Amino acid sequence: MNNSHLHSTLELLGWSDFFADQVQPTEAELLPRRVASVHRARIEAIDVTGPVKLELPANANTADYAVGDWVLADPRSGMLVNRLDRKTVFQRRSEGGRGQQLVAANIDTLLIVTSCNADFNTERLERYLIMANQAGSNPVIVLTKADTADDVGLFQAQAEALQRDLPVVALNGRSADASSCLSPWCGVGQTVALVGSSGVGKSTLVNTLTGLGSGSAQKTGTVREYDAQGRHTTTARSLHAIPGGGWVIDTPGIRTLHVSDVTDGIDMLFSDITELAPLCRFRDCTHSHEPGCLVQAAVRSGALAADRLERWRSLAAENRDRTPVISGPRGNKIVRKREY
Ligand SMILES: Nc1nc2c(ncn2[C@@H]2O[C@H](COP(=O)(O)OP(=O)(O)OP(=O)(O)O)[C@@H](O)[C@H]2O)c(=O)[nH]1
Ligand SMILES: [Zn+2]
Repeated sequence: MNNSHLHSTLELLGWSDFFADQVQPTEAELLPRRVASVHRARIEAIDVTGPVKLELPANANTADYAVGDWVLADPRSGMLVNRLDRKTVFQRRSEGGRGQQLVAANIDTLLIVTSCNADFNTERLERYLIMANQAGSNPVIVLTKADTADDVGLFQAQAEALQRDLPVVALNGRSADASSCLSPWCGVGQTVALVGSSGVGKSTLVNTLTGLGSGSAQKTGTVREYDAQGRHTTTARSLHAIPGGGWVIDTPGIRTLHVSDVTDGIDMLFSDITELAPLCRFRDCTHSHEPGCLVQAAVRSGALAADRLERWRSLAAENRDRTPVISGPRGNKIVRKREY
């Protein structure tokens, strides 16, 4: 088989050098496949031909795989052999608070959806931004229902102020134009995912993006299916093709927005604050009362909004409280490192 041809077509599915470089010479015979949906007992995958069967080894736990993952499969048996490292990964604290649950992987852009009405909430958007930053995906704020708002510019300006260089798009999710508004992030091989509260128009947008139309049976949000015992299982997220060449993952799994173990994500959101911190007189400055505090100086000069500093403070504190610490060999506290 001509490998270079195989790889150029795989790029349509989001394959890139990042993944190709991980394939060992001994694995050259194996076939790359992308995980399209994860169920309790099986995983659906796609390759350039469309849906393909993926057999799981007897000891495999489907919870170790996420929609968007790249895996290598045996060409004869279709058996999953190896999962490739992830470029980006979304996880959430699982019910009961123990361990992390995978939500989706290898998402290039997170579309954070809110509407131009009472749903618009700075603090909630900040939590989504932290999540995107932490996962390594580029966030984009999507303001839906722009057709119903009197002053879209007001929402737009508030959203843009949340993070440096944050793209903000206002649109009507029911109009076909919405696809062209989002096309910069939905090109060939690009993967996007949508998050946002119920009712903001995520399903509408997925339908518009995928060209399925609002009358279609395609209902994202809560995809349910029955397992063999007839129990309700929320299977959630799957990968849908966008006609322009990209992929969209609907992610109803992202609901609770506790911040925990997301220091990098917070630092990126509040880069205006975190960049000043090293310039404060004291290395452990809390930016509240210390002399020589550049952050407080920025508030005084009007360069930094006082309520923004307050939100940074409370999010950072919540993150500290919720981040698990493991005791090191000599009782040193070790903050758990990010694992992909
Ligand atoms: N006017 C207008 N209505 C919209 C727009 N986007 C969505 N809607 C409407 O808002 C309602 C909710 O949209 P959904 O797409 O179901 O919202 P959702 O975010 O998927 O909600 P969940 O499935 O509960 O998560 C529907 O009646 C849509 O037709 C928009 O841009 N403009
Ligand atoms: Zn300071």
